[in-house]
Amino acid sequence: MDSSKSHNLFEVYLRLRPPPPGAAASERILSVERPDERGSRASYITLNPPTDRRRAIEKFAFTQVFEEDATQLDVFHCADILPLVEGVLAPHGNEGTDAVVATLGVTGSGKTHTILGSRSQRGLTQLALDVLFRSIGPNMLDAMDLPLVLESLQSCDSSEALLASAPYYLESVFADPTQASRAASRATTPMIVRALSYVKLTTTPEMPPAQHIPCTFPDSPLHSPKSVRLVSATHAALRLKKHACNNATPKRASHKSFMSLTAVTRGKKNAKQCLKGEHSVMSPPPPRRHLQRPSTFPQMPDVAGINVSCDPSAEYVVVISMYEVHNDRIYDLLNPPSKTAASKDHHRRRPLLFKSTELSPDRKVVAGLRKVVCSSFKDAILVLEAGLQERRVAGTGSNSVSSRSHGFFCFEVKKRTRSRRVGPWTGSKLTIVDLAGSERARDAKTQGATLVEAGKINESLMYLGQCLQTQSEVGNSSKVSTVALSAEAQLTAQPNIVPYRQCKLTELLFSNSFPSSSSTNHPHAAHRNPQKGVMIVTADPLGDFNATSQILRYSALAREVTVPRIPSITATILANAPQSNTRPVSPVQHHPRPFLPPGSGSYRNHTPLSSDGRATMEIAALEIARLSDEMDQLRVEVEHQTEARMEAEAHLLSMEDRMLDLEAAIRDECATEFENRLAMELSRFKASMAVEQERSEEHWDRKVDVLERGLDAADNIHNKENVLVEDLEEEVERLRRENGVLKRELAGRSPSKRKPLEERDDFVSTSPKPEGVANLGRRLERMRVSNDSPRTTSNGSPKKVRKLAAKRWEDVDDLMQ
Ligand SMILES: Nc1ncnc2c1ncn2[C@@H]1O[C@H](COP(=O)(O)OP(=O)(O)OP(=O)(O)O)[C@@H](O)[C@H]1O
Repeated sequence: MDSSKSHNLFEVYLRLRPPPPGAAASERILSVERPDERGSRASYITLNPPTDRRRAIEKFAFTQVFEEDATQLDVFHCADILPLVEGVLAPHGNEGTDAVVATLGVTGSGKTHTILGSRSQRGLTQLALDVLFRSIGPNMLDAMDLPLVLESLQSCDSSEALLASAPYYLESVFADPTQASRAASRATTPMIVRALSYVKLTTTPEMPPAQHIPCTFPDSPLHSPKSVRLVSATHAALRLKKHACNNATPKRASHKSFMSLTAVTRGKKNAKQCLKGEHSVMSPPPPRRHLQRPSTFPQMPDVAGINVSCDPSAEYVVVISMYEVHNDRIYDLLNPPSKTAASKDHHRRRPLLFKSTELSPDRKVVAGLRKVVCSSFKDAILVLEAGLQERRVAGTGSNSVSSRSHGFFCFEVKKRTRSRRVGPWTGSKLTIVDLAGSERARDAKTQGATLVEAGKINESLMYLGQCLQTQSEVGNSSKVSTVALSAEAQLTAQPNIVPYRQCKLTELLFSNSFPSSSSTNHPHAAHRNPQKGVMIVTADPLGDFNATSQILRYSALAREVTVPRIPSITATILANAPQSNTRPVSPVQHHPRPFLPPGSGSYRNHTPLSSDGRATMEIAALEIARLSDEMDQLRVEVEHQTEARMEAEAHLLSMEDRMLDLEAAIRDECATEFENRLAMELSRFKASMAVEQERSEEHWDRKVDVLERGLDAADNIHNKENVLVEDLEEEVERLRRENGVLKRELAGRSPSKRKPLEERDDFVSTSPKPEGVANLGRRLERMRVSNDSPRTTSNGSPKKVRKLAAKRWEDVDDLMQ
């Protein structure tokens, strides 16, 4: 079994996690084989089945095994992450090499700890980023120039991405830094710090030795950035760039509103966009999220002074994108979920496609991601933190912060030559992958959606296992093959063999591992080196035997199985027989050998059996041995069946999940359709209501007109009547007075002496003269006529008017009497 570095698609390392503090001592399921030669690294482990299980002892080979005391920096150095970083930087002016670093293991075995670290320790991601930015050093593009290069970066991006500059993105994502809090997304882990003999700290002449503690922000007060707005400095500088930006922003940037904007407003708009660092045509602003901006990050291990070479004639930027594979779908971590049409409270994330694009005909890419362009380590770490906040994690029975998706963190290093005429952007990508862990529902105590997730995770890991197994089989067989294939020929042969197209995870991990065969079909497609891969398998030596052995079987570069010779009952019998009678056993032979029941002590204490009895016993013993062998085979068969059942269950769960997804999508579609129809009907109803209302308003206007005219006429008549009534009342009053005088006179004189009133001197008439009575008669006649038709007035009902008229007639009757 040779585990030396090979032409495998992935170098596979094994890392053993230390026991959690205060964990009860339990039996180790594996042991690390010490190398014979001094100084060479351990690369084999032996998996020991628990004593109650009669299983084969398996030995696995890895590129290297990191034992429990290995630090993050040990893993960083020994897993050869530095050469990968250098390959991405392409120091010799060539194309560069993509790299993938991934972790694989049972849940809770330390994958996330290795990749992302904890609150006190940095993971491989932060270490790789730190070295990357340190190595680029002064060749990094100035932060103030980021908005100016967005357009050119966008135009050469093959994944139809939406680009934003880091300051703008971070401002939209994080809340006011005055409410800064510590990063809370990682678990606390005790830190192991050891002196490293193999770490060669280098400082290049052009790079000053680091003055500050790595991972603190140099431009903010150490440990107390609460009063500092981290983006403000950049923005102030950007403001100075406003004018230059106005001139430099390509005309296409204002294309959309060209018709509606004057030259002045267009200029203002461009300047605003420049300040924001936002590409106006293709990149809509990221929705505001207001996460808590972390103030400090872990600072250890320290990689100050460690750097690799970069291309001195080039200028660089680092473009970050992050996505996760959840239930076999790809979701952007830097683009938060948007509200659905069906429910404004429900946030739905749009899955992205992994496909070939116009600029990438020979390779598939995740299309439509949001990418953030960074020029400083500080910004890159904040972008990483923002993406991690979107990642799906859940507490399970096996791990309190368990990753429920496979997280992909991509760092594209873009570079272009720095001469008078700047060249086009080229670049390579470092992808760091934190895989979700395989788990058993029984141990993890998952249910509902988390159980479905677990089914999907297990299924994708099973496919990944198949790919890794195939690669190691291909690698091993090619080693012993008499027909020597060139390394390249082996690799080109592999796409057809490695079954990586079965799920999104394996497609994403493996599809860039092969030389682009279709570059011949696409003469303009750039030739790309196959990516380099590092897989760090994590295992808990005190963990579950079955789960760990399954992962190791999938991932090891080589495996050696030793089936222990289980002593059969016959052998036991013979071993207990006296030496003089021992003979080789054959099923067809009868052995003149005394049978000693196990544990029966010495031969002398037993009475020898007859030869017939002995033969029967031996036949029985052979039968028992045969049966026990059969049982062994059956046990192996049961194990296979159990595995197949688990896979089928996982498949079933994934199908259920797909159905749920489909149902949700159909529901969404129906809801959207319903909403559209409802909106249409509503607008139609509103339009007809408006017409109807207009019509009825017109109708009522006409009626009111008629009424008003009628009321005016009635008012006139009423006024005339009032005058008449007043006259009459006066007349009645006068007549009453006259009547009173006459009555008094009549009472005082005899009838013969009476003079007519008109002839008397003491009667002063205020009435109209003789024709007054005739007038009065005429007036009364008129009143009768007008009272014949009752009328409504503006201030009285017909009833009231009739009452008044009746009263007047009474008065007149009184008068006439
Ligand atoms: N090498 C290590 N040193 C110290 N602590 C560790 C180490 N590896 C893992 N741990 C601790 O073990 C716990 C579980 O680790 P981690 O979350 O990384 O597991 P995981 O494999 O990513 O699990 P999952 O697949 O469920 O996400 C954490 O508290 C972590 O800090």
